[in-house]
Amino acid sequence: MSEPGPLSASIIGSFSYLTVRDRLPVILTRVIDQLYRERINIIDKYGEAATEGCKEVIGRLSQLKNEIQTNKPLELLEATDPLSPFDDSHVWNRHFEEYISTYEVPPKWFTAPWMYVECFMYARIHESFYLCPALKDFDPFCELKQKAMLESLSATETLAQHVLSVCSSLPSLTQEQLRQHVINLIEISVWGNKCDLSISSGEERNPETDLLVSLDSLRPYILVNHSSSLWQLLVSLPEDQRDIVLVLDNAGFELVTDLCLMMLLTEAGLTTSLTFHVKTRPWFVSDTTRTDLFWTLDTLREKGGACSEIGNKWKKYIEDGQWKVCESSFWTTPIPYSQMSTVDPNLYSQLSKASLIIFKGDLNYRKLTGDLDWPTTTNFEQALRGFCVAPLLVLRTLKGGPVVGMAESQAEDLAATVRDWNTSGEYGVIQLCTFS
Ligand SMILES: O=P(O)(O)OC[C@H]1O[C@](O)(CO)[C@@H](O)[C@@H]1O
Ligand SMILES: [Mn+2]
Repeated sequence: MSEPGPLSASIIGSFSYLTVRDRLPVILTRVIDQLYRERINIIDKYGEAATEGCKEVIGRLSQLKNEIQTNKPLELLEATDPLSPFDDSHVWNRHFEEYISTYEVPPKWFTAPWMYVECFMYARIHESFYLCPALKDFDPFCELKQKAMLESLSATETLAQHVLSVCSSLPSLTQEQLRQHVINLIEISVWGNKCDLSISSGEERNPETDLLVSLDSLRPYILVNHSSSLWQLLVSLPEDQRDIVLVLDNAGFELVTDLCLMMLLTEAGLTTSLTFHVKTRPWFVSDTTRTDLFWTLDTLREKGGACSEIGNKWKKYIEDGQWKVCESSFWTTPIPYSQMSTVDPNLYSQLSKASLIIFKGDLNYRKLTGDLDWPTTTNFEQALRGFCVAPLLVLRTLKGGPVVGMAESQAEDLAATVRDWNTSGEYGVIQLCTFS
């Protein structure tokens, strides 16, 4: 079967079209407004040079917004800092040249692949700050991410109490009870993915106070559910092969749900080595950077109660080397994962050592499947297009982009009653591929 084409904003009324037309400009406007509103505090924190810096960045972002809204050809990234380990302008610009050689026209916001233009906007936002020496480390989404976390502290306390009590009862749990607890936390990690701020263009998306009580009623909303096969995989891993990699998505409550799940797997001995991948630049509004991860740990440790207990435990796992934190600029490029082995062989080789790789969220799912316009019944392994680096699991709520691996007529039956089932975030998947 020939592969479908990439999703793009060229189809008027499509979700990608509405994203580029409506949501991306709103995200840019929020950053511009924040820079203007907070310019005094920013100058206080980053020094006098930030006065000019704020003006420069506001100018660049306003121009970028205009380029998007008037469907201009994409501009090449200025070489930000060739000496920086995270400078990847050559990656974007190579993609740009390939596009021109294929289509003989420059890529435009409403015609180039959605994945490319959406990621490119965030690369341009980062570049706007990076080009100002005083503001090169400024995270325009930090305020939103921290506010979302602070407003999720009561849900976090409830979840922390639960996971601590499960961990303390581990010696007395039967295998079946443990299985149920692990599956519960996997489902909570899926629903934590609703708290993504790019879908809401930065509007708050705080969690319900106690997700635990809703799990039974939410389970029918998991459209592909491989949690049983996942459990079989976890319990069948030999003692010396329990390395798990978690490619994180959003900071805030989603990050808490992810680390709570990882804590249970760690305490239950289902994993002996955990590696988290964070982003190297501010990304899709709420994605987790190293700074976000450690700010979250510190905030929990200072909170008191069960929050402090889990914050201290997590900090100790990292200090003891049981949990490692990695970063790679690959995660903030537009490149589909099927090209990782050629584009970033070191990362590919590192991931190939894992017994299981867990990817969180929509964007990872889109990159795993190339953000192509796949029929929903496409076999998941086929949609991965050869990215079989290790057994992989995706935990995601559907906020846009491809969905594959569904049963015949499942999507059609759903669409007959729920119009926006694949963009509302109300549905999710727990999707495993073991390549066996
Ligand atoms: O944080 P997540 O789950 O990756 O969601 C981000 C994704 O959601 C969207 O906002 C809608 O799909 C995309 O623009 C982006 O790919
Ligand atoms: Mn995200």
